[in-house]
Amino acid sequence: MDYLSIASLQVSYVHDNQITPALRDLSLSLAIESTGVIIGPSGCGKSTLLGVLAGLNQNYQGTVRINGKAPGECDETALILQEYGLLPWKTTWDNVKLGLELRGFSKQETVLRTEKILDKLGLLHLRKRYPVQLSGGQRQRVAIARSLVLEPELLLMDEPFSSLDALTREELQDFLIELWQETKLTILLITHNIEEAVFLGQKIFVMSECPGTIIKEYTNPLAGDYSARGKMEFLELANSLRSSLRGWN
Ligand SMILES: Nc1ncnc2c1ncn2[C@@H]1O[C@H](COP(=O)(O)OP(=O)(O)OP(=O)(O)O)[C@@H](O)[C@H]1O
Repeated sequence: MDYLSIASLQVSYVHDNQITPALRDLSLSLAIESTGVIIGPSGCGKSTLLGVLAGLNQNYQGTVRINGKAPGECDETALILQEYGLLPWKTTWDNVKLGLELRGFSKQETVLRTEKILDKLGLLHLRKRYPVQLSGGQRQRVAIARSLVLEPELLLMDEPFSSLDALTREELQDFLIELWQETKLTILLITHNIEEAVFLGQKIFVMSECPGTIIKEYTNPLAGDYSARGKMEFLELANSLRSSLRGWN
C-alpha cells in the first residue's frame, strides 16, 4: 500500500514579480514502512518538495497525499532539517521534550516519553548538555530523538548527514537503518551522496535540473544490507545512479 503519493506536483516561487518554477509535473509514490531517497543536482527543488510534504508550503498544484490526507492535515509527519534545528539555549532533554509540551502532553507522559527515546538513542547520559557541547553526530541524534518522541509515521530528512565526517556519517546511516528496522517508519530522505542513496533507499528517485521532476526511479534490493557496501552490485548501482544524474541514461 502506498503511504505517500504525489501526482503532477508543480511549485513556483514569485520574487520581485518574477516567477521561478521550482518543481514541474513531479509524481512519485512510496510504500508504507519503506525507505525512499531523493537525489538530484543542487537547486533542483528537493527542499521545496520536502517543504510541501511537511505542510510548510501549501502553495502548490497537483495532488499530494500522506496516508490519504493532504500534508497540512497530517500530524504524523516529522521533518529533520540540514542544520538540525535544535534550540541552542536548551539542553538535550529540553530540546527533545519541547514538541510534547507544545502538543499538550501531561508532565508525566512527557517525562516518560523523553526518557524512553533518549535511552533508546543512547543519549541519556548527554541529557544535560547544550547543543554546542555535542559533536555533530550527537546533535543529529538529538534532532532524530526530538522527531521520534512524537511517534511520527513519516520521517522526512533534508540532507541529514551532510556536515558529518565520513565515518560518523556511515555510523548514522547504520543507526538509521536499525531504527527503521525496529520502528518500521516510512522514511523519505534527501541526499547529494550517491553511496548513501544506495545504502538507504529501497526506492531511489533521481531528479532533473530545476524545475525538478523525477527522471529515473530505482527499486533497490541492496538498501540496508551492511554487507553490500563495496560489493560489485552496490558499485554497479552507484555507477548507474551517477550516469542518471549526469543525464547519460
Ligand atoms: N523563497 C524562494 N524564492 C524564490 N526562489 C526560490 C525560493 N526558494 C527556492 N527558490 C528557488 O527554487 C529552486 C529550488 O530550490 P530548492 O531549495 O528547493 O532546491 P534544492 O534542490 O533543495 O537545492 P540544494 O540541493 O542546493 O539544497 C532554486 O532555483 C531556488 O533558487
